[in-house]
Amino acid sequence: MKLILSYLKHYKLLVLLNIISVFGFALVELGIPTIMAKIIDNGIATNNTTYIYQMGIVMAVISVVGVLGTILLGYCSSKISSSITRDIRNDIFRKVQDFSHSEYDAFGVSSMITRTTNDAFQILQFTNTLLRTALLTPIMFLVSLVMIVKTSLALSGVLAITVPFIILGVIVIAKLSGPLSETQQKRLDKLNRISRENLTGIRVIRAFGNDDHENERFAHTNEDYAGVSKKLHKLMAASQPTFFFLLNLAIIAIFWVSSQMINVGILQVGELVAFIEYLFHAMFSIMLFSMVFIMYPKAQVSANRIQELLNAKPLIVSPENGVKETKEQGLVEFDHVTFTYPDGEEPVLRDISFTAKKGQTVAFIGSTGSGKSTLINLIPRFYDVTEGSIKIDGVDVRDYDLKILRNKIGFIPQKTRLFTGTIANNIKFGKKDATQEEIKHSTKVAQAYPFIKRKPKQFEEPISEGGANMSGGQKQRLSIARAVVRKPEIYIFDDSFSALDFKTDATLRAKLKEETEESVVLIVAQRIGSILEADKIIVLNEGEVVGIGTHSELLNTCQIYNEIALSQLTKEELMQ
Ligand SMILES: Nc1ncnc2c1ncn2[C@@H]1O[C@H](COP(=O)(O)OP(=O)(O)OP(=O)(O)O)[C@@H](O)[C@H]1O
Repeated sequence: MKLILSYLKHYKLLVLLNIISVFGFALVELGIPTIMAKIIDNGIATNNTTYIYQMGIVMAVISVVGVLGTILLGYCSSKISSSITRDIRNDIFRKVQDFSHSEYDAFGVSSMITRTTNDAFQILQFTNTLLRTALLTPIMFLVSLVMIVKTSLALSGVLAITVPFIILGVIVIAKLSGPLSETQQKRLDKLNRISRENLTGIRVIRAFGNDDHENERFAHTNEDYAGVSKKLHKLMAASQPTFFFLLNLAIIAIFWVSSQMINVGILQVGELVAFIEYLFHAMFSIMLFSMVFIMYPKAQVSANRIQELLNAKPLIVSPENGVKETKEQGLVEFDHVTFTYPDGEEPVLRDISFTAKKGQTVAFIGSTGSGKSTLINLIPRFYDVTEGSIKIDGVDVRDYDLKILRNKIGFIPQKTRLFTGTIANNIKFGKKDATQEEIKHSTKVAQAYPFIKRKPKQFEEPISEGGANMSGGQKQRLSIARAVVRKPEIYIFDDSFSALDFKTDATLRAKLKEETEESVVLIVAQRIGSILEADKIIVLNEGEVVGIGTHSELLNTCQIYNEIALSQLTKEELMQ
């Protein structure tokens, strides 16, 4: 409720209109039975046609007001509920943009998608019902109650017996549906996670012939979700017939009592008609209001999940008055850096120190899992160091304005990611205002130009979701061009040449060398051939630096480097 109220605040005028329209609607619903009773008892019973005409006109006017009220109510409630849901989705999206990698790891991408879509939809449905009924039904119920008692105190006893049963039923349903809704949303998270994993990994699944196993896994999770949804719907389905059963019982009891009252002349037929109408309104109000209660636990679960996301404090934030300018340019320093992942127990990097200067290429090599990617992820602050510090141009990365820090870096990640759009759009991702000439130049450096030229639409060639219509090597070259176009102070290549053939790899490195003379270049590599000419090679083993030097120095001083080199190069290549 807190979440909804905090968003409702922005639509005060519409909420006011909503309240006014509620009164319009209530006026009709409650005014018409009284007029009808008067027409029957004073008009029809006494054959007074003038009275019937007069009251007919009053009834018509009230009906018009009611219709207008109903239309306005529908308009306001739909507009408010869809607007606040849109705001919630926007806020979630903005928040998620600020998340560091730790929050992504903690929430999980699928759960964040479910929260933005399904949970937000639950809020939309609940708010709509709330705005339509929450105010209207108590008014209708109270006024109906007064009219019922006023019409016939004796008949009101029937209502006094029935209402507690209905209220009890509503409470039971609300209590039962809460935990079921929570389980339902969690299972939907799981279902989305499996769908996402399957759809993105379809090639691997097919290649390994795991289709049946995956189908079974999906069917099982789907069954779990359907199971809990069925339980929830059964509960809801049982509530309506039970309510109508109670209402019919009450009406039978009223007819039985009222027929005797009419016989002895203490009740008129018109009063009976009005009484039943009011009774119907009173009971119907309870039923409508009960919908709010029944929907509440489900909306509460969704609101909590959304609030949890909105309240999450990103571990990595831009400091207030972060550094925007530096005197020096082109210096990266690691000073006794130790790092443990937020959910990890052991450090994956221990006491790492080195420097990299403008014009230098520093490469990182080591067995898989030795911490190479982790190390370079600390530079743009995807994670913060646990101990020690990383300085760029003499300033601790944690003291920079985050945007300024990241603007200094051209990052080419291990897993290349292209976005739906065109080749040009994807390169402009590195520099929004890049000219056609700059785009062309960057693709020439990245060795992407030859294949782009062969595409029918060249730079306007569409890129499908995740870059599925590009080969692995083409994707790598485009993501290198995306970094080159911004002419960054620091290039970070995380195993970014792995999908290139040897010839392209060599030409690209030669071109890059010319391009990066004024920058620091950091390269994570698996292939020793890609880093032979690096000014400094840092050998990592189980998170520790076990060697620093040039290729020829390390061959003599670092056994691990020697082993890697021997496993990849011939003796002749090694001697060159
Ligand atoms: N998000 C994460 N949360 C927890 N542990 C992680 C995370 N990412 C990586 N690790 C762990 O940190 C260690 C170093 O991983 P990292 O990816 O840095 O190695 P790497 O040297 O780049 O490996 P590769 O050459 O295979 O890419 C590994 O043991 C890995 O399991």
